[in-house]
Amino acid sequence: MAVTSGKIVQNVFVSHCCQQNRQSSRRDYCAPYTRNLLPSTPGKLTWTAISSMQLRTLSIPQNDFTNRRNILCNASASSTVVPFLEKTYFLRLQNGSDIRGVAVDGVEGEGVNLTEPVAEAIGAAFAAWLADKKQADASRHLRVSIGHDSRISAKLLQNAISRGLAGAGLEVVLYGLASTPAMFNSTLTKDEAFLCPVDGSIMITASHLPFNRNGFKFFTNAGGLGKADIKDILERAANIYNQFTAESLTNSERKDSLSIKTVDYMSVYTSDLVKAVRKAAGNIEKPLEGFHIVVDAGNGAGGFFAAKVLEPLGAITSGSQFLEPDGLFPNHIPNPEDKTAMKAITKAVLDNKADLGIIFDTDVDRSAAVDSTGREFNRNRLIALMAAIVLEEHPGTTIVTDSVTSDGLTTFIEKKLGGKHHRFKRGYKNVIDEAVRLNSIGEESHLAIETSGHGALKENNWLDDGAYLMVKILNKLASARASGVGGGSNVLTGLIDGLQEPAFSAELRLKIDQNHSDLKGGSFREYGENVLKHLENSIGSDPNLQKAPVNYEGVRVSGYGGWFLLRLSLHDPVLPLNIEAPNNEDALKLGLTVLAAVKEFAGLDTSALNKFVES
Ligand SMILES: O=P(O)(O)OC[C@H]1O[C@H](O)[C@H](O)[C@@H](O)[C@@H]1O
Repeated sequence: MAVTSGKIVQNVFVSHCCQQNRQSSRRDYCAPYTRNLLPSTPGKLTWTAISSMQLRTLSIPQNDFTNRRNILCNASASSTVVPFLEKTYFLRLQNGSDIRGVAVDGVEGEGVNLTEPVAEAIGAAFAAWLADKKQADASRHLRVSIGHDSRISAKLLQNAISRGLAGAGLEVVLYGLASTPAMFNSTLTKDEAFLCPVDGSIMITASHLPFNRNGFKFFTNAGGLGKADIKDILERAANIYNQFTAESLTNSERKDSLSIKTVDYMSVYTSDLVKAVRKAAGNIEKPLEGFHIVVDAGNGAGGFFAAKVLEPLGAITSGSQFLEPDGLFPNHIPNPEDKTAMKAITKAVLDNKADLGIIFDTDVDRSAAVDSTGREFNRNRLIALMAAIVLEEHPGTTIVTDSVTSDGLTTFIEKKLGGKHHRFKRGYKNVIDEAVRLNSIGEESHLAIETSGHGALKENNWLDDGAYLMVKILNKLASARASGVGGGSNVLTGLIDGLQEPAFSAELRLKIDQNHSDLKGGSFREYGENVLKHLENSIGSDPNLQKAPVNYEGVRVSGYGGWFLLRLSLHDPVLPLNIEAPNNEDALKLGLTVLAAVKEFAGLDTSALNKFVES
C-alpha cells in the first residue's frame, strides 16, 4: 500500500483540457502541471499530458492574463505553455524553512503545484540568492550540490532545478540518492577531488510526507536556510518564472552548455561516519564485530547505513529491511514517530534476536533505535539516552529540546544526569538555533534534539543528522565493549534507568477549518492564537491547574499529576494537543479542561478530543 494522505484516484488524461473563457475574469485554464510519472530525459523538458485533475480554476485578472503569452489548450507532446503564476502561488510552497509541494498527480484533491518549470525557477532563484550572499563576482563560479531521497518525482525535479542553477552560470554537482545531513556536510567537507566544499547545497525531499509530495531544503556552510531566506527565494522564483517562455525552457543549445557533474559524495560522508566510530573505540578497525544490528530504512534513502557504515565496522546486519529505495513507500511510512514504523523495526529486532535496531526517516535526518528486548529508544527515551551520552562527555551542559517533552525527562536530565533541560519550541531548526544562541551568550549547550527524532550535536557542526545520533549510540556500544563491558544493548538501556514515564501519553491533532465563517476571513494562525489565549484565560482561576512558569510555545499546564500542551502546528492549520498523566482518569480531567475552553470555537474540529473524552 502506498502511503497517502488521501484516496488514490486513477489518472485521467484529456487532450482538450482547456477552455479559455474570454468573457470571464475567473478562468479555467491549464495550470502548468506536468505529468511527472514519465521517465525523464535529462536536460529536456517534456510536457506530454495534463490530467483532468490538474485543471484549476484560478482567479486571474483578465488583463494580467491576456497580457501573457498564449495558453495552448491541446496538451500534447508538442505543446508547451508557460502560464502566468501569481507570487502567492510560489509563497504557498513555503513550509517553514523548507519548500514543499505536490509533485505527483494521483491523490484526490491534491493537484500538482511543484512542476518542472517551477523547480527550474526555484533553482535560478537560489543561484541569485547565493550569489548575493557570497557576494560572488562574475569571475567566480559558485558550486552547488544536489541530492535526493527515494521519491518517484526526484529525478524530474533534480533535472529541473539543475537547469535553473546551471542556466544561471553555476556549477552543479549531482550526488544522486543522498541524505539531507550529507548535503549540508558537503558545504563543510574540504576535498577538491570530490568538488568540495560546495557553496550551497539542495536536498530534494519531503521528509516523511506521502509519496506525492516533494520539496527542497537548502544549505550553505552556515547551516540550513531560515524562513526569511526561503521567502526571498520564492519571491525571486516568481519573477524568474514569469519571464520564462516556452522557447527559453526548451532551448537545447543553452542546455548543452550547462555545467552539470556527478560525484559519489555519499562515500565521503559514510566513511566519515565509520571513522568517527573507529576513533571513539580507540582506533579499532571493527569495533562492532559480533554485534547484530538491523536497520529499517523504510525504503527511503537510509539503506546505506547497513552496508556502508555498520558492515565495515564489523556488525552483522542480516534481517535489515526495506533498504531498497522505493518512493511509493510500500511497507510503512519512513518516520520514527510513526507507530507502525516502530512496530516494524521492533519486530525485526525480536525476530532476528538482534542486539539493536535502527530506523530512519526518508531523508535520514530523523532516527530512533530499539534495544534487544524490543524497548524503543524514541521520543523522550531517545532524548534521555542522547542526553546521558552527551552529559558524560560534557557534565552540566544544557540540553535543548522541543516543547512536547515530558516532565519526567526534565527530572531525569536535571536530577539524575546533573544537566540542564531547556524546553524550547517544536521544530528542529528552532532547537538548533536556540542551542547556538545559548552558546553565543555563554551558556554551554552540546545537544539540540526533538521528540520527532531530529537531533544535532555541537561536535558535529550542529548538523541535524539522524545517522550521527545513531553513531553516538554505536560509539557507546563499541567503547563499552572495548573497555570489557559486555551485554550488548544493555549498556544503552542502563543509561536511561530512572527515566519516569507517564502511564498515559497521547497527541491529538485538532484541525482548524480555514474556510469556516468563524475565521471571518482571517488566517488560521490568528484563529489558533485566539483559541490559545482563551484557553490560557480560562485556566487561570482553577486551583487544580498551574501554567508552566517558563514556556515558549502554546499553553502548557500542569495538573492532576500530569500536564497538557496545546500549541499551533509549525506548518499545518492544526492545534496539536499533548497530554501526559499518571492514569486514564487524570488524563480525562485534563482533556475535559481543554474541551471546556475550546468547544465554543466553531472553526476548530474537536472531534478527536470529543472521542477521547467519550472513550
Ligand atoms: O508542529 P507539527 O505539525 O507537530 O510539526 C513539527 C515538525 O515539523 C517538521 O516536520 C519539522 O521538520 C520538525 O522538526 C517538526 O517537529
